[in-house]
Formats: sequence, C-alpha cells, structure tokens
Amino acid sequence: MASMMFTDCSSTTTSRLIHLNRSSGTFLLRQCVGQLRLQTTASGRGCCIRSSSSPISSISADTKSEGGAIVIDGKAVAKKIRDEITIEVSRMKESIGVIPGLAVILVGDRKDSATYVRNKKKACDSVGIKSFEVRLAEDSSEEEVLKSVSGFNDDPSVHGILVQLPLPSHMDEQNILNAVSIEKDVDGFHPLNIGRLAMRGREPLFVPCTPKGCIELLHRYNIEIKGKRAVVIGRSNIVGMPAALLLQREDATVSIIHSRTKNPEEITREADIIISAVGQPNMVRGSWIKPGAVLIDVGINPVEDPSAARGYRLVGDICYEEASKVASAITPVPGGVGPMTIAMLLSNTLTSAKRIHNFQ
Ligand SMILES: NC(=O)C1=CN([C@@H]2O[C@H](COP(=O)(O)OP(=O)(O)OC[C@H]3O[C@@H](n4cnc5c(N)ncnc54)[C@H](OP(=O)(O)O)[C@@H]3O)[C@@H](O)[C@H]2O)C=CC1
Ligand SMILES: Nc1nc(=O)c2c([nH]1)NC[C@@H]1CN(c3ccc(C(=O)N[C@@H](CCC(=O)O)C(=O)O)cc3)C=[N+]21
Repeated sequence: MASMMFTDCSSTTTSRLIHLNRSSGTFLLRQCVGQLRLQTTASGRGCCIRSSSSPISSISADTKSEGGAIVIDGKAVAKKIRDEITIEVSRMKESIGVIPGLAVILVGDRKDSATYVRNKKKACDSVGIKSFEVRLAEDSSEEEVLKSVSGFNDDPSVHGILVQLPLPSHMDEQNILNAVSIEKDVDGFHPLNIGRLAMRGREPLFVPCTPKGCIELLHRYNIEIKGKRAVVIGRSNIVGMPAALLLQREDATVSIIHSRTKNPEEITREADIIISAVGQPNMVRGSWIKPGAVLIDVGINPVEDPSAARGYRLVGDICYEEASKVASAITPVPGGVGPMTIAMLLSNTLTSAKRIHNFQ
C-alpha cells in the first residue's frame, strides 16, 4: 500500500524526503475569491475559464479535482504561453533576422540542477530560442564562473543569462549574480532588479520567473488579487520574497510566514490567496485553509515511493487531498507552477531580445 502512504498527508511525516540534490457540465465553485467565470463549452462536457487578459480557450471538465476545487493547470497554460512565444520568435527572426538566445551556466553535478537545465534547453528548442550552455566542475573557482558570465555579457547573440542555483558553497552567490548584466538578467535575481521590484514607481527590467509564473496563473484564471488577503509561506530571495512583493504590487494585503513565525495556521486561515514556497512536503493541511481560498503550491518535494518508476514522486508543500476539498482553486504538483517557471524564463528571454534590438 505504498501509494496510500502519500495520499494521507498525516503519514508523510513518517515518509522519507529524498535528497536528490547531491549527485547521486458546469463547475460549481463553493465560494470564490476572485472572478473565476465558468462557461460550458458547445459540447456541454467541458468548460472554459475566461480571463480578461489572455483566456485559456478550453479546459476540460477533468480540471476539477476530486475534492471539488478547480485545478489550475500550469502545464496547459505554459503550453499556451510557449505557443505565443513561438509566434513572436519567428516574427522577430523574419523581420530583423535576430534569434533570441539564452545562456545557462551550470556549476557542479547536482542531479536536480542537471535535470532543470536539460528541461530549459528542451523548452528553448521548442520555441526556437537559441540556447548556450556552460558546465563547470564542482571545484571550479569563482573566477571561472565570473569569466563565463562576462563572456555572455559581451556576446551579442545572448539576450538572457541564467546561473543555475544553488552554487557550490565555496562560491559567493551574490558576487556572481551581481556580475550578470541587468539587461540580460532573465532570472531577475540581480539586486538592482529586485530593488526596483520593491520600490513604488520603479520598474524592474525582469521579474523572477517562479513568482511571475504564480501571478500569471492567477491572471489567466481571472482570479482577482486586488484588495484580497494573501499569505506567502517562505521568504527566499528567489521565490517567497519576490512573490510577496508582486502580490503587494497587485494591491493585495500580504503577510509573510517563515520558519520563526508563530501560529502559521492561524495566519494562513485568514488568506484568500496562499502562495507556498517552503520545501516541506504536505506541510499546509486542510485545516489551515479558509473555505474558497485559492492555493498556489510552489513546493517541489521528492518523497520516496517504491511504486513509482523513479522510486520517488514529487509532492508540494500543500496537502493536496485535504486542501482541494476546502479551496476553490489549487495548483497541482507536478504540473502547476514548475512548467510556468520555464515558460516565464522563455518569455523574459524574448522580452530581453526585443528590448535590446528595439523590436516591438
Ligand atoms: N516550482 C518551481 O518552479 C520552483 C520550486 N521551488 C521549490 O519551492 C520550495 C522552496 O524553494 P526556495 O524558496 O528556494 O527554498 P528556501 O529553502 O530558500 O526557502 C524556504 C523558505 O521557507 C521557510 N520555511 C522553512 N521551513 C518552514 C516551516 N516549517 N514553516 C514556515 N516556513 C518555513 C524558510 O524560512 P526562513 O527564511 O526562516 O529560513 C524559507 O524562507 C522548494 O520545494 C523548491 O524545490 C523553488 C524554485 C522554483
Ligand atoms: N537560477 C535559477 N533559476 C531558477 O528558476 C531555478 C534555479 N536557479 N534553481 C532551481 C529552481 C527550481 N526550478 C524549477 C523549475 C522548473 C520545475 C519544473 O518544471 N517542474 C515540473 C516537474 C519536473 C519533474 O517531473 O522532475 C513540474 O512541477 O511539473 C521545477 C523547478 C527553477 N529553479
């Protein structure tokens, strides 16, 4: 009954978190936070969820979870965004002969990082973006990494530079991220871009991909953010902190929960929108959630599962089985925020190439 173990969130405390890191008809929304407007399709079987900006044209009725919440289908949205990018990339190539280029620097031999980098390359290929890759050994010096960054800064065929994180512990991450030209900082991790994100009236050149993907999902599902209470669980530089800044820019009232927060359940229960980026499998239980809340689960946590082909499977920070019975909408793991992160990276790379070449 191995699979049972993972559908019961209470027992995940006894399940083993795997450290992959080292080398080895019509929907009925119970209570809706935003303006999810649901429409039956012509066949009457499926439904489409309309968004004022870029609607998802047709989402099948299967996108309702067993628990009753709408499943926010990041995989489908990401595919649609990639299709939009493909058109723009070829329009650019035909009009001015420029192909957007993304460079990735991977240091060390972490399995998960190698997988992410491989997936990014595949995604670039799928939309026609040119990809460049540098792989450096775990024991490389910081100077070697800086040299690669500098080479890509000066290379006119590269419009975006991504240094895969985490870097080996002997390197100064800040020093390396500072070296990326802000015009090519498609990850949005340069302190100038983050600083501008935090300031009213200032605009960053790039917004970090994962938080941007979370907000894009809310927009594309027409979920209102303005005036809502939002809780972000986690305050990392790459996800939690910029997610909270973005929600605030969208006029939500934002609370941030971290490892020293007392009574996280109580604070979370006040939220209309929850973005969780903690890295703890199934930490957020059904009892933490206000009925009708919208849940964006960023967490990607591998847990042992002998019945899975890989010997493990991925779960989020939110206990899906419990939460989907209480929420109005929820992102799955996998297939939620992850594919959106990559789609936003492609989008930032396209934006960068357009800006550099002054192409509208
Ligand atoms: N889907 C995607 O595209 C992406 C997914 N991820 C996933 O998101 C998760 C978070 O990643 P990342 O932000 O890099 O992780 P970090 O480890 O950098 O940050 C985790 C944050 O969670 C907080 N935290 C840890 N434990 C608890 C707890 N028990 N209660 C409350 N807060 C807690 C930490 O608090 P404190 O600051 O006090 O230490 C910290 O702010 C991971 O599972 C990662 O794999 C990450 C990037 C992209
Ligand atoms: N400079 C830098 N930028 C990053 O954006 C960055 C990084 N470093 N370091 C690591 C994290 C993690 N991250 C993910 C991206 C895609 C998926 C993704 O596509 N996940 C799939 C599952 C993939 C699988 O099945 O293994 C999904 O959720 O459906 C996950 C995680 C980007 N990160």
